[in-house]
Amino acid sequence: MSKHFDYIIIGSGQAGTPLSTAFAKAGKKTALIERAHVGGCCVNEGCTPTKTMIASGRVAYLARRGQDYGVHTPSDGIAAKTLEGNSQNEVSVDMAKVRERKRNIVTDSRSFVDSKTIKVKMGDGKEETITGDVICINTGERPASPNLSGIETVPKERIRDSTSIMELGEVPSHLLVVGGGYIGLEFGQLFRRLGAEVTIIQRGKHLMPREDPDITSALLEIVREDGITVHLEAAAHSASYASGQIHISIKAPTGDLNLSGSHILFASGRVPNVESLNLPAAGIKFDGKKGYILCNDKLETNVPGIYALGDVKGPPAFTHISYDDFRILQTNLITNSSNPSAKPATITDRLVPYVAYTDPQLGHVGLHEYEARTKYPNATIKTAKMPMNYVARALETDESRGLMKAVINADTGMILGFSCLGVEGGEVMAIVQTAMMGNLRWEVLRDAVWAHPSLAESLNNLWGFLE
Ligand SMILES: Cc1cc2nc3c(=O)[nH]c(=O)nc-3n(C[C@H](O)[C@H](O)[C@H](O)COP(=O)(O)OP(=O)(O)OC[C@H]3O[C@@H](n4cnc5c(N)ncnc54)[C@H](O)[C@@H]3O)c2cc1C
Ligand SMILES: NC(=O)c1ccc[n+]([C@@H]2O[C@H](COP(=O)([O-])OP(=O)(O)OC[C@H]3O[C@@H](n4cnc5c(N)ncnc54)[C@H](O)[C@@H]3O)[C@@H](O)[C@H]2O)c1
Repeated sequence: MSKHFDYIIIGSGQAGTPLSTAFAKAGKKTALIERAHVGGCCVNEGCTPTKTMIASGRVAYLARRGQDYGVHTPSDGIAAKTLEGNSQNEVSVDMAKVRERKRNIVTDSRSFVDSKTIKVKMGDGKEETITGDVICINTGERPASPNLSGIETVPKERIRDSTSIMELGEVPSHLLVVGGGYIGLEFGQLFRRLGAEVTIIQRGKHLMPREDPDITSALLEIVREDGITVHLEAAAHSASYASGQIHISIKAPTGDLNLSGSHILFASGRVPNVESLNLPAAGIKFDGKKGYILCNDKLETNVPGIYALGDVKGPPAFTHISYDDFRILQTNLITNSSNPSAKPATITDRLVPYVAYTDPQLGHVGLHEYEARTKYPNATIKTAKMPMNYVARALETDESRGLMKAVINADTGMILGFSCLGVEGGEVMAIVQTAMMGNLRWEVLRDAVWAHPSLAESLNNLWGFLE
């Protein structure tokens, strides 16, 4: 005899967890099914632990730069060397301690039987069948498997993904990173700062290829200046292991190259967790190539009563997007449940901000220049680009790498998109996001009185670069 619920949520990601609480508070009998950790990727393997480790990397970076600020480190006898004029202010990294900080901050099988019934394997191995009137799928994604001929010859402990790399107890001597997106860049720069040699192999023409090329070129310059080797338009095609080293062959524009390293990080994208759900049994449609569950702007799948939230429905894959998906279902299924004529909440025209936690950060909101020109072919699209070394606050803190860029519709004065590759770029981006949410014209930011010296006051001068 199966148990019946009003609502079943599969996966306790950034949407599923608050949604289960909201349903329960609304007096609904709710089941939340989670196969690993409550809270999902963000708090267990994603945002929270990575940003904790990145904070350690930043401390190592600033400690090495102590001399730029006239500060010498007296511990471990290093100051003596520094004062003797050693230009490389040495810093040692205790990787076990870095990992412990990460661990401290983070303190099978289930499937559809039909569109209302789910088989759940419990922790003790027993199976239960449950049914629900409404089913919400929030199962997220996982790292794509390494796809490189010969990789099976490399010892497993040397092959890492975004989760297992955070469990290293020592700094790799040379980290080879396959993929130059968010994960490749955040970890690549982190391990460079912790003391590893780092080589990034990126298949695309640019790092983070969804960004405008002027932004990615500046980012490339920054990571190269940090001592990271980057190969663009480079495809890794085979791997082998000999003499304690991983060897990989890549095809690059300059010809075939052989690279060696101690560890390899696969950061070439993520794939949705759908296989164990048995979607065909419920008749749920999914994208045949990548596996993402297909849904409309109200997050409804093709099967009535079944919804998809978060990464499992395809990009953009961010914590705050998954959380907004929760708000949409909360509005439509709870708040508006007794008012069928209320306007439903949807994801249409949702403003999407995000921050890559490189240093400096890359914050972005809205449209990129290429997207604005495609979306509004008849509008006068203008851009304003200002190097961060025009920003007084960035100069004072000696962190003036990068640039900011706004994209506007000059016919309406509306800001269409904004990027800030710069110190606290995510926070500067959020100021412009707020202006976009309030439909403020760009001149309002130009003419605002911002406190001096703040990063915000750069929004007075940026517009002098409009063209
Ligand atoms: C290294 C890394 C860093 C990141 N950093 C950021 C960042 O700084 N900012 C940001 O916005 N985003 C970041 N992200 C992305 C972010 O983590 C995700 O977009 C976010 O977690 C949203 O995921 P979700 O709600 O779709 O599901 P998830 O958080 O992925 O949760 C899905 C849950 O479903 C469970 N599950 C899967 N299959 C089943 C099943 N069959 N039955 C039961 N349970 C199942 C999983 O165990 C998991 O707990 C990062 C991701 C990674 C990997
Ligand atoms: N700060 C953040 O918000 C943050 C941080 C980490 C991850 N995330 C989310 O997680 C998602 C996944 O991150 P990701 O970095 O794995 O994916 P990604 O899609 O951002 O980047 C993967 C990169 O790998 C390259 N690539 C793919 N196959 C390759 C190959 N064989 N050889 C060389 N390069 C190859 C692609 O060209 C791409 O640029 C992101 O898109 C993002 O939504 C967000």
